[in-house]
Amino acid sequence: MGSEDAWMTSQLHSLQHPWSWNAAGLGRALYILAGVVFFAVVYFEQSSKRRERLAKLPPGPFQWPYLGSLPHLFLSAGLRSSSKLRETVAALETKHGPIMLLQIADLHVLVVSSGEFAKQVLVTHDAEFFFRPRCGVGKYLGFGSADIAFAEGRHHWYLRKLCDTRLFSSESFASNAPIRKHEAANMLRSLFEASQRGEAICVRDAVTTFVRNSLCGMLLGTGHLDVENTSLHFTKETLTTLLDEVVAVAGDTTLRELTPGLNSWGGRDEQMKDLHLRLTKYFQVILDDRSLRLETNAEPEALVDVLLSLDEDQKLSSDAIMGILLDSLVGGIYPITATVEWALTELVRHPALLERVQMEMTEVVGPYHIVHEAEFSQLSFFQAIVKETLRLHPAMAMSLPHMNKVATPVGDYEVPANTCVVMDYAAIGRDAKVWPKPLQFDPRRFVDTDAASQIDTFKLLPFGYGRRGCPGANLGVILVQLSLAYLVQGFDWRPLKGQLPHDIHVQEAAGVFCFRSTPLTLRATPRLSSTLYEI
Ligand code: HEM
Repeated sequence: MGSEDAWMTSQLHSLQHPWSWNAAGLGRALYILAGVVFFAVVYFEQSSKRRERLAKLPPGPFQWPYLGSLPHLFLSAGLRSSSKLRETVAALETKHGPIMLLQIADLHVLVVSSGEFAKQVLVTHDAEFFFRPRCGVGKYLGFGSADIAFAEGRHHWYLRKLCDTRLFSSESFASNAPIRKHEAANMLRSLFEASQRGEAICVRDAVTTFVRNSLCGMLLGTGHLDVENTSLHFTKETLTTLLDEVVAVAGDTTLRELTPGLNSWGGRDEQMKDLHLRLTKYFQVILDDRSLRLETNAEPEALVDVLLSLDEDQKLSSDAIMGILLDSLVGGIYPITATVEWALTELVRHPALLERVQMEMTEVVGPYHIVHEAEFSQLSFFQAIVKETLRLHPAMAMSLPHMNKVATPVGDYEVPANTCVVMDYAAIGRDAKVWPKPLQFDPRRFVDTDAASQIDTFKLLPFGYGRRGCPGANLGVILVQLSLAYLVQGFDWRPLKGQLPHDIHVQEAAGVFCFRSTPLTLRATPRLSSTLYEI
């Protein structure tokens, strides 16, 4: 090759080289560009899907990545205060509206505070929102979710059927009427004696004793009011102590309990495990005793006997029976007592209402006998007082948590799967769009027929609704009416010396059941002839 060829070759090389380099570079650049475009498309698609999904989520406070609304809740409620958590949630409802989504780490919590949205959850999508979140309360205090409140599926359906047909049926009410009448008369007599001694009356204690004895008599048999057993260290107070502990530990829901990862700290599970063992030991004594009685061919007398003598193919486990007993005692004693205490609180704050209901009692019942259950239907103002109390002071301000297993539409929103849903029953009863002057205790709203006829179920939900609605509602109402009727017919109620009616406060305590923050203590003066207080 001559020097010219060599020059040509080197020129060609110098021309070809950049070209071949450029071609490979361009290929690579195009490849990268395609990748970038692909990821951009995916990213935009994802984020528009996310925006679309977020647009469908119910409103709520700002959600931080992963932590969600936790920092916000933590700053206002702290990790360990259940009362502040409730206050914070109520304040957020006012800001974000009647359906609000909170996120606590990876847990979604939906708070529903209007009748309209509650109807969507409890009627339209009852089947989807019927589940309960898995939690220590269900595991230990719900006897492995074998009780009514934490059971799911067929087992829950079967227990609810038992409630309707056997436990809380009208036949069961009728056959148990003498037990509650006897206990109401006991309450009347002991209040009469205390009033004669000039003692101040703790209304909560008196009503708790009445409800506890009535329910224990009905559920466990009158012989089991107080299981005293020295070898097992059971005293007369053991049952009350156990039940109080259940209510305290179940109601102590704080941010720490709700936050995944933090909820195992603090020993709450250990406390519930220990309580579960003590409850099992207590109920086992009763089950053994009742089983022995039934084996000697005794007729079923109490509701626990009904549960123990079910046919072989319908038999319940001991866990299920103990769970039903615990649910009924806790689910009955505390909300009934809280309701009666609130009713009397409001009557003493409003002496004209107390006078009006006592006049009605005198007109309908007269002064010669203590009111009978059959007379309640004629006492329209008295009934209005009970309804107004359940509206303004529902004993369960918030529902137990419901949960959905699949994403579920509610109104225009989409509630993600596995969301914990709570209905704010107190907010529903105090909704200013539905109830004029909602914070005023005014039973007349239930007796003025025009307004009263427009009150539908979803304006007032003190017992919940649907598959998870309260199975003991009828029994609850009867026991509230019975104890309140005896109290207002039997006595004039006044604040303690030195107090005026409006010194009687209406502050609420935190917890599963919404009690007055302090027990109501009053002076009672008998209104009837002394012979009527004797039993
Ligand atoms: C004034 C009295 C009562 C009130 C205000 C009341 C209120 C409620 C409320 C609001 C619920 C929850 C509904 C929900 O989660 O959405 C409930 C559930 C329940 N209540 Fe009552 N209740 C009362 C009396 C009773 C009585 C007397 C019993 C039994 C003897 C009882 C047993 C239960 C049970 C077992 C559940 C759970 C139902 C389930 O999950 O299927 N309650 N109650």
